[in-house]
Amino acid sequence: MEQLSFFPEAGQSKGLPPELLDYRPGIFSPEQSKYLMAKFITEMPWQQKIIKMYDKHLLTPRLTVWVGDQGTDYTFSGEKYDPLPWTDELQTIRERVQILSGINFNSVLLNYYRDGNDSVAWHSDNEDELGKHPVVASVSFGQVRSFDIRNKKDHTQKYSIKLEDGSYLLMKGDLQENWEHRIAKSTKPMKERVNLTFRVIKHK
Ligand SMILES: O=C(O)CCC(=O)C(=O)O
Ligand SMILES: [Fe+2]
Repeated sequence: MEQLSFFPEAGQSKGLPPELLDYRPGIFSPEQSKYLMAKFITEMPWQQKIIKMYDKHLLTPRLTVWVGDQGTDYTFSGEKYDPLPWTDELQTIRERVQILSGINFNSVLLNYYRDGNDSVAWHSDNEDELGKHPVVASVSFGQVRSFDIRNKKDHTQKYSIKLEDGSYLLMKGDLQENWEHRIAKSTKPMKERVNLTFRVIKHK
């Protein structure tokens, strides 16, 4: 892969709280992004998980895969995920994200949004396995989607970032404690998007 290239001036970071978010578009070129997204879509064993919401069992409105080092099993909405091994591509992206963030991530959740009907509802990544003040690095490929953030106590405090093809977003500080985020459904036609959220699972 070619050298890292950053275009911070092209970003939408203006106005975003720098203690919570670090957005960098173009960490992968359009060609690299296209190749990586197609490879993930065709080769990963995507699953549609069932989540418990109140008394109901619902299918997650997107497909997911959990990848990580040994021992990084993860319980999410009452469901246990066992990690699959790293692929060469995921390992390469992990290394790049580690250089940018200075953090050694041991796992990654892959999300596949097939169209505008796929989404992730308001949530925080605050599972016990992530410890206090988790740092999560998110890499996006394909369709640009809006990533919304709102303060848990004051919903008028909110931001929206368009996560571009080949971009990187670091979520840090108290973002997972005091804020929630989502990818809303869209009524506009949307193409495929793959997002990777790198995490540090604390070993028990
Ligand atoms: O798709 C995204 O950009 C966000 C995904 C997300 O919030 C998550 O995996 O926890
Ligand atoms: Fe999240």
